[in-house]
Amino acid sequence: MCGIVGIVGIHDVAARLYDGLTVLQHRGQDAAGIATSNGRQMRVEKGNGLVSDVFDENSMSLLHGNIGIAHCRYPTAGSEGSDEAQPFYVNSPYGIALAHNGNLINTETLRKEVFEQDRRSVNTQSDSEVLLNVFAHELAIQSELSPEAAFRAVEGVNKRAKGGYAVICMVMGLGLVAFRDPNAIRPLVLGRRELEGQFEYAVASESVALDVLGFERMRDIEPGEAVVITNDGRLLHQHCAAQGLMRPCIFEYVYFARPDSMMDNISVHKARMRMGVTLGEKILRERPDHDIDVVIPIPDTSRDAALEIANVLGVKYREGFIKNRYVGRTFIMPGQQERSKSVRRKLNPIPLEFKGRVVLLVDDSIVRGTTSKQIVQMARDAGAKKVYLASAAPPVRYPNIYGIDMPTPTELIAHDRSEAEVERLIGCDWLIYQDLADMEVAVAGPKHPGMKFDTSCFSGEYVTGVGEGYFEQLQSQRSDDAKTKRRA
Ligand SMILES: O=P(O)(O)OC[C@H]1O[C@H](OP(=O)(O)OP(=O)(O)O)[C@H](O)[C@@H]1O
Ligand SMILES: NC(=O)CC[C@H](N)C(=O)O
Ligand SMILES: [Mg+2]
Repeated sequence: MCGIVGIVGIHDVAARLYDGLTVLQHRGQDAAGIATSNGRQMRVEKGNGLVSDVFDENSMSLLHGNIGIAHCRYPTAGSEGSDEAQPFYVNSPYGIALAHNGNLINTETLRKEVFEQDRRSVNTQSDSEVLLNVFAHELAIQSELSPEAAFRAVEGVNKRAKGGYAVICMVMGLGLVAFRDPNAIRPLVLGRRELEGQFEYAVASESVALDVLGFERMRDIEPGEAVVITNDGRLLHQHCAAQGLMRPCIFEYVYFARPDSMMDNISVHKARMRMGVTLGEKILRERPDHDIDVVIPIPDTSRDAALEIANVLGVKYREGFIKNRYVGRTFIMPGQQERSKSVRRKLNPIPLEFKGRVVLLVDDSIVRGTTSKQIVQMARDAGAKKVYLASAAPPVRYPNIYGIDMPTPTELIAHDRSEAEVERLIGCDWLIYQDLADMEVAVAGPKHPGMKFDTSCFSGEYVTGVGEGYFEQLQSQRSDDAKTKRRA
């Protein structure tokens, strides 16, 4: 998953884009970039690493202008190389920079079309660079440069692109153009701020970026909708796709997003708490005579759910693992070796919370099983009498193809396995998963009853449909083995 943010301000925006990116860092740790424009010139600075590694005083001083976009990357396509860091730039028509969160599932068809029909060249393996060229072509065939022309261009993109995409483009001579795919799989939120009698606007993956930058959250961008914010601060919006089914990615609520974000009018924090309540109730139903002494979260993301499970069970909640705050999120690291090593470096037990106790460990999700296998052993080594494990999400059994890098079913611990088999592999005394239906109800909450989500990695149902051979092709390009070979 990547983080994107764009601002049309009254004064220079580079420093604020940098701050916005640091708040979205949990969405991508591999690369970061900022593009700004002062109306005459566009400048892009980007590279591999955390936001704080990529930018220094020198690079920031080059980013002039009151309009800009920024990106932090967690790759789902192409390579991890710095040439695939975003924003991408094309100089025709007008000069356009683009930041994309998501993943296209018809990239190869589009790549061919872009070259053969649109007569444009794409330099990298990135799906986002292909997307930029599709948008650029659709804008180039309009007869003028205007918000209406930009809306027609987005309509063209929505007809051709398939997959998950939340996009912010900066177009020289026009301003920002932001849009969300017809199923609204990837998140995008709009905010504004009054300054010197005018409005500044910002668009971001998560509302937390708006909060920190002092913008008030106005609303989420709707499925298939585009928003144009002109250089002179006018805000226009239009639906640019045939009515699609709204299916925001449920994994944002499970793991990806920060708990202090609101997404599609749902508080991520509250969604996680409700997942804890329903899972706690399931534990009570299935194991009414449980002997749990203490509930211990696996930091960070599971905390909200774990606290509620403890409340429902009526047992103590204890922080038994301390997280090294200087190690990033392990799940979004690119290779299995690095992910595996990081768990031990990142989490360390406090033995007195485990010694002689029956503990229920809680995680938000079990994907490859990297974390839970090691953590269960660490709890035993710390003296736990018995170790149970609860996952606030159901078993992850299918690839995610809309912007989360889990492309290979065989790398998922629950793929083609029963819960009992996963329990054995992880080595816990018993394992309990949330039910999918419960999770959907919990995330939707009382204010959005019946709301549906993209749950493909749990259910195997893909709202966009998937072309023949796509999964095989994805696996051959993006499995851990393929990535290791490419890096070598
Ligand atoms: O089964 P796995 O493949 O290990 O993936 C699932 C784990 O990875 C994530 O943690 P991560 O360390 O990325 O981030 P967090 O600190 O936000 O929990 C998630 O919260 C689970 O703990
Ligand atoms: N996680 C994402 O949103 C990735 C964006 C894009 N597909 C890339 O690989 O750069
Ligand atoms: Mg975790």
